[in-house]
Amino acid sequence: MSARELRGGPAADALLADARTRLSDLSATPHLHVIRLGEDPASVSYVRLKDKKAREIGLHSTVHALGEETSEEALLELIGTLNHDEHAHGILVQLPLPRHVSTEPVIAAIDPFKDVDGFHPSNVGSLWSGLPGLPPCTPAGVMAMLAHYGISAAGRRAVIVGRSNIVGKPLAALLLRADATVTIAHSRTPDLAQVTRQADLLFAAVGRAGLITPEMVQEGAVVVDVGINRVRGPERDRLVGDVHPDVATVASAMTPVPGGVGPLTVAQLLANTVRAAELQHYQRHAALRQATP
Ligand SMILES: Nc1nc(=O)c2c([nH]1)NC[C@@H]1CN(c3ccc(C(=O)N[C@@H](CCC(=O)O)C(=O)O)cc3)C=[N+]21
Repeated sequence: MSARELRGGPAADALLADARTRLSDLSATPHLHVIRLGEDPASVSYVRLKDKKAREIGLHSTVHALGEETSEEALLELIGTLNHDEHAHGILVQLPLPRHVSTEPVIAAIDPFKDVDGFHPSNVGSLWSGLPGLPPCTPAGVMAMLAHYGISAAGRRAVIVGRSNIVGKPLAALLLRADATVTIAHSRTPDLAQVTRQADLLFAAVGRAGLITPEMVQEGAVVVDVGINRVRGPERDRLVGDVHPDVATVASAMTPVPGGVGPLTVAQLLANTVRAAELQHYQRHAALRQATP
């Protein structure tokens, strides 16, 4: 058997088309602010991609490229300014941050209504409680991918390998909401292969090239590869996922890397920016109604 390839491009285009139609109902063009500290090549390239795609669908986009030495205090001050700027609808602080800046207080400082990454504790709580909020981009992008290709999670066994706050844990919340039976496995899980072989839907989000091999996968399973690993090629570095290419002989469907989940992460970020602008629009109207006797 050779797995059907679940390409991210068409699914991302569908997400973006929907976001675009919602733009016309807004009184102002949503404005995304991306903050980057330092010149880490991967961060520079991801931020450039987000900025380019945002402009392509007609959003305003500003990149704040700050020095590696920027203090946590200065970063918090910029976030405070953007929180109060009614023309700034989305705020994203590119991770990882330099070592002298702690991630948690920075994320907590972002107005939850502008937190287009969905990382603020208030959005994390909303996600697990099923309340409205902004979902994290990669897990929401994965769910959009499944929906686009007509793959339902309801009543199926989902196994996620990886327990990060940005992928594994929030993906579990979304799959649970979609009525899957969810298992999260990780580096301390004994006999990982025995666990992953139970999966109808298998998600790899660890960051170890080729970790998932064919004998770890049930015949006919759907395999979603969220890993992005840079490995040395003969000429230049190339991107590979957490799933070994031979898994395609066992799986019924599988996402490629690159060209799989990656494009959906960016599309979901822009969908979240439009959503954030909508939330702020309603929020302002509600405040006006309250202020009117
Ligand atoms: N605050 C924050 N939010 C993020 O969402 C965030 C972050 N920090 N830090 C880094 C990770 C990584 N990330 C990706 C975005 C796009 C692709 C993507 O489009 N990848 C393409 C390939 C791009 C290439 O060739 O480099 C693909 O997989 O086909 C991948 C990874 C967002 N991140």
